[in-house]
Amino acid sequence: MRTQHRADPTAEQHSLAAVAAVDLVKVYGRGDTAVRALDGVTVGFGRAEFTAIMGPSGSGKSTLMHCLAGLDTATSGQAMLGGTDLTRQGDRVLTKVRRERIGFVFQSFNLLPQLTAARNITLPLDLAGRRPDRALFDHLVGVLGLADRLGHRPSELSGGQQQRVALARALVARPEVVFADEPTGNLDSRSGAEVLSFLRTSVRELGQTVVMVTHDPTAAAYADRVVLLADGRIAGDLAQPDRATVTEALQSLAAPR
Ligand SMILES: Nc1ncnc2c1ncn2[C@@H]1O[C@H](COP(=O)(O)OP(=O)(O)OP(=O)(O)O)[C@@H](O)[C@H]1O
Repeated sequence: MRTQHRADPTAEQHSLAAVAAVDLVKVYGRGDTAVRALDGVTVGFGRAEFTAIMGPSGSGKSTLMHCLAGLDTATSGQAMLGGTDLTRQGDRVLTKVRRERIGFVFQSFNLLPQLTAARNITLPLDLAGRRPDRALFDHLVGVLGLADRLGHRPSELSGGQQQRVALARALVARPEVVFADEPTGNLDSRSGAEVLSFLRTSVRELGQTVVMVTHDPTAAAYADRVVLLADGRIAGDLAQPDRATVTEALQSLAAPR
């Protein structure tokens, strides 16, 4: 069987990880209405590894990703990006970290409608006052089949093309990690497969670290690893996941305990 359960990563592995949560807790609200969205999550995501985060609705997937990306503040614990603990940084530093060290791909593409595809791709670099690496830009545009779409605005592009622009935008700054939140959620299966194949290739060929939240076992099977969440805790860790194993693991989490 190809699947194996991993032991909890050690502290040493965390310091080697591109991204890590250490005893991360996130409580929304207070008193009787408080929700413990993350209940002491410790997990590391290795460099040049493609990890899918899965789990039932409300299990804390988005909260974990948002805390690790500096989009939300944890209640306690550490959210490490390389050697930086994001829980100790103020808004100004977090904005810079998000712009310069993290690439984002969202379900809803999140492109700026008034900008061309080319300007959307280079926007984070423009904001950071950095010049795009021309060779990487050309490589990404070529691989993603966007060369003849660079002058188009998002409204003139299909959903799949818009998501490919978002992928180029996420990767062109050579971020330490790409966080993808349901990147295929708004796409047909063919466009979705193109997006996932591209992410897979970027891990293999560019050494990109990718962390993706998904509900879809087919999407998760493109990853090197699936981390399962349930009730705000780590509930499983699958290496080299295939669709059937992922489906089975999700069903066992959803079953009444
Ligand atoms: N801003 C918020 N205020 C209060 N509770 C919240 C907030 N955001 C999330 N929660 C709660 O935290 C828990 C985890 O939510 P989260 O969105 O991280 O789960 P998820 O696994 O991403 O769910 P889904 O698969 O449905 O997107 C849920 O119980 C949710 O209702």
